[in-house]
Amino acid sequence: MSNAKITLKKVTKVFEMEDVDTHALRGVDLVIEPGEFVSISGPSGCGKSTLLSILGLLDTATDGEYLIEGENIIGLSDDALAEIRNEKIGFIFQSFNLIDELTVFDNVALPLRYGNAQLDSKAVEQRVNEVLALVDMSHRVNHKPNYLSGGQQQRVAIARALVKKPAILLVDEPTGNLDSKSGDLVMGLLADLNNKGTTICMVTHDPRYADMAKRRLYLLDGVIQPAPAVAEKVA
Ligand SMILES: Nc1ncnc2c1ncn2[C@@H]1O[C@H](COP(=O)(O)OP(=O)(O)OP(=O)(O)O)[C@@H](O)[C@H]1O
Repeated sequence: MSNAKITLKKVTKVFEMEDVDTHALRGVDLVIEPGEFVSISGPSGCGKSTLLSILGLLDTATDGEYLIEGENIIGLSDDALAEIRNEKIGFIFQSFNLIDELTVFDNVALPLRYGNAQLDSKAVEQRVNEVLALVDMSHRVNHKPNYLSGGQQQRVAIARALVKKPAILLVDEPTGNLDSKSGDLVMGLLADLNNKGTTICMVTHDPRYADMAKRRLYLLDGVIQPAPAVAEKVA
């Protein structure tokens, strides 16, 4: 879907509190190649959300480098970061984050109606219908999110995340609010999208789903661990 490459070099994140500094990330080196499906797991507090926030330009690193499609984003203004986030990154959250007052169509169209892209309404309609077909939700285009099951809402959220053809999908516990059947369907959809070329980086606690990623990372105390050694330790 895209030629994006994501590179983190020696990324650290320190949260400075009144009397204590928390070192959430301690020198993370990570390259995500176009088309990869990477999962990140690890115990509570190990830095997963912090890492995803930095990858998603929702937070900035204390130190280190971050390149997205060759562009170094360190030191850019908030406006420039928001522009890159809007153009290059798709988010999928545990809680779907759909807007209840808007129809499925308008929820998915929202990212296309923001930012500098000047798509006419015909082009918006075409792209929205395309992504809704991809997640098999074309039949609910005029419904409001409240009338959909959790799994259906997550599929709509995935369509919204894909609508601008992002360089990477950042996925945070996508099945956390779903029963196991809906969770399996959503994970099947993500695996399918990845097989068609979408780059995915997913945080999950669920080892079954972490294993669906083609590369599995394990974070411990803000450091990425070599996966096989950890697997042996856990076993
Ligand atoms: N805004 C913040 N201010 C201060 N400390 C923070 C902040 N955000 C996170 N931390 C701290 O940074 C460390 C990493 O937190 P993070 O939320 O990234 O962990 P996590 O692996 O996502 O945890 P969980 O699985 O419980 O969601 C923790 O010690 C946490 O308390």
